Amino acid sequence: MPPLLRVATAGSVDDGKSTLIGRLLHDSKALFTDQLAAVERTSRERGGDGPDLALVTDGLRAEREQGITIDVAYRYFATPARKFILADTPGHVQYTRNMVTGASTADLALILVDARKGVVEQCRRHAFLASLLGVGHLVLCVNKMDLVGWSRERFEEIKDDFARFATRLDVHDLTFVPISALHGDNVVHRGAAMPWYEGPSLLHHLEQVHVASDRNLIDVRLPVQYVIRDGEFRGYAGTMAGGVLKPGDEVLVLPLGFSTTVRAVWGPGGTPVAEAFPPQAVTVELADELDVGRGDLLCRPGNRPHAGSDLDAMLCWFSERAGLDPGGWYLLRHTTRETTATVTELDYRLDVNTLHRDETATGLALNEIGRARLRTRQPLLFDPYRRNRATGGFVLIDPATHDTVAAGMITGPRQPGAGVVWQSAAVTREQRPSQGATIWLTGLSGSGKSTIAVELERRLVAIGRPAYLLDGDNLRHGLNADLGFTADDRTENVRRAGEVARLFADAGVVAVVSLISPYRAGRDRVRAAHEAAGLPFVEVYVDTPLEVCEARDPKGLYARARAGELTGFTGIDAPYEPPQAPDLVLHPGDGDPAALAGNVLALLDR
Ligand SMILES: Nc1ncnc2c1ncn2[C@@H]1O[C@H](COP(=O)(O)OS(=O)(=O)O)[C@@H](OP(=O)(O)O)[C@H]1O
Ligand SMILES: Nc1ncnc2c1ncn2[C@@H]1O[C@H](COP(=O)(O)OP(=O)(O)O)[C@@H](O)[C@H]1O
Repeated sequence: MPPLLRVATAGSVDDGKSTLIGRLLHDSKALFTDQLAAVERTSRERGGDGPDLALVTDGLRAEREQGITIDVAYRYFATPARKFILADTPGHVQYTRNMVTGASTADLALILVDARKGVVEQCRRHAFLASLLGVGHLVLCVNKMDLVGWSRERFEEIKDDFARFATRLDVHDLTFVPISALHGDNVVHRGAAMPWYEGPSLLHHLEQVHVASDRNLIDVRLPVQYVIRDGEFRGYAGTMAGGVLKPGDEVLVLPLGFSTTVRAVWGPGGTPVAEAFPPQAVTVELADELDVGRGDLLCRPGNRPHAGSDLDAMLCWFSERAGLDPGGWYLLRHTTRETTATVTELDYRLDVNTLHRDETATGLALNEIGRARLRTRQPLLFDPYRRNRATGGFVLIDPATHDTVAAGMITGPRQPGAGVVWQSAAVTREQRPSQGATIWLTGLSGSGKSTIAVELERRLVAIGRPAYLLDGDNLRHGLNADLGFTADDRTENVRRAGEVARLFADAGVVAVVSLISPYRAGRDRVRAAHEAAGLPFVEVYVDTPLEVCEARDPKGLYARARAGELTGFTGIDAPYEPPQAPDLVLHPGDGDPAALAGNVLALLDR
């Protein structure tokens, strides 16, 4: 069965959210209990496969204990195909806090729009927040299709409008479903009113969507929550925040940096486990007796988080009582540590509707979002939020009132900021000896990208045109050696390759890129960056059917994926989103690699 899916829903009441949720639960005859308590009980019984006790939620849970109302309602339901946790986040005045609470642990965000009104400001805000909170999958439900005469044109119009906005967001999977929550069309069952819609119903999509590879199983991170002492026994308990940890693994204990090996790993209830991964709660026994305490972190020797007191973060401001006061001190809660921190500088405030950055802003008020520089009293062990939500997220607490005033998403260690300016070159593009461009080959593994790309580079160089091959496999040996195959890593892989290609193109070289690049949004961002710089970008879709790629299997990877030895393999159990408007589509039947390369060159010349 696919893993539990955590869904955050957003949209205003008028858009029909309650009706939709009711419809989903009713028509799917789902078993549901309407209480978080049940979710928590289940997650305990099942050993941690329940809601993440993630940081932000923790902070807010602490608030609830102090008697402040939390508006987010969690509903737990299941169909024969999958289990779901639905976080219903009201869109009223505290919408940012509610979204952060509901979406910071969500795999997918479901955003409703009213087909009559289209993409309104609220919808853009929710989509932006979902992307900021690292929710990689977005579903835009265009509701009330019955009130627009089930119009395909209206649906397409809304879809285009939103897709344009979404290219500026960090979302790698965007799905549109036209529905009528009131009549039930396309919610659980397809219904007969929109025969032109060929996609799955909403529930079917939710049952099928692949999220396992979004989890970070690469960077081992175990923040120690507490130490269990029992006679000679020392166990370190915590919730796995990343990676896979096994008995026998060499680990580093940070911040001191001692290395040792894992003797045993225990699951909830004291049963030994062979492997621990997020979001399991585990206790680890180490081979050596070391001074390890709460707030320390276990990781692998070759893969450490950042350590430092100066960091850049996006801040979402929640407090109705007081705005952000740069220079003031706050309590900062990050993984299992608490320290004090100050905001040394606000880089900009973001207009969530237009994504415009206001660099003149001096503070943040309720629901405002901005990028800030922080200094912490004690160093933190952190990762960028986009790489790891648990080690990249924090909350700020007002020490006087104990209100949670903000959630933070770390973007990285402090970057050179205000002092860094764009250095203009003395050479114009026209003065360079050749005109650059990027040829971007996308397609499944084994589709023929590399073979065609090699041929392209060879022919370009042969005619005296500077060209350089940027092959995904090769980049992963150097520039991208720190990246794996999670959705986030692939997105970063594509971003970096795109940046390098753009530099080559700017330098007058034809960059020939061969990368699976499975997400449409990522490829579109690279295109946009080229277009913004006035550089030609040619997207070539190597459209070889999966069966053919699998029969070729040049590296034996499909066989390994089918045997379950490789997980998250594109086309097998990880998604590939074909381009919607590629500049060229190559079919294997159209000729041998040399002929196909010829087609690409002909296009480049035009
Ligand atoms: N899980 C999984 N999924 C897909 N591919 C995998 C995976 N694991 C390893 N490989 C090998 O890595 C090559 C793809 O790397 P890319 O950098 O092109 O991938 S991506 O664009 O980031 O998706 C790909 O090479 P090509 O066959 O040349 O495409 C594979 O050889
Ligand atoms: N028309 C074709 N175009 C490209 N490759 C082809 C074609 N027909 C067969 N092949 C073979 O398919 C395989 C594709 O592998 P490769 O180029 O490494 O793919 P990718 O880089 O997309 O993973 C190679 O063994 C290549 O010889």
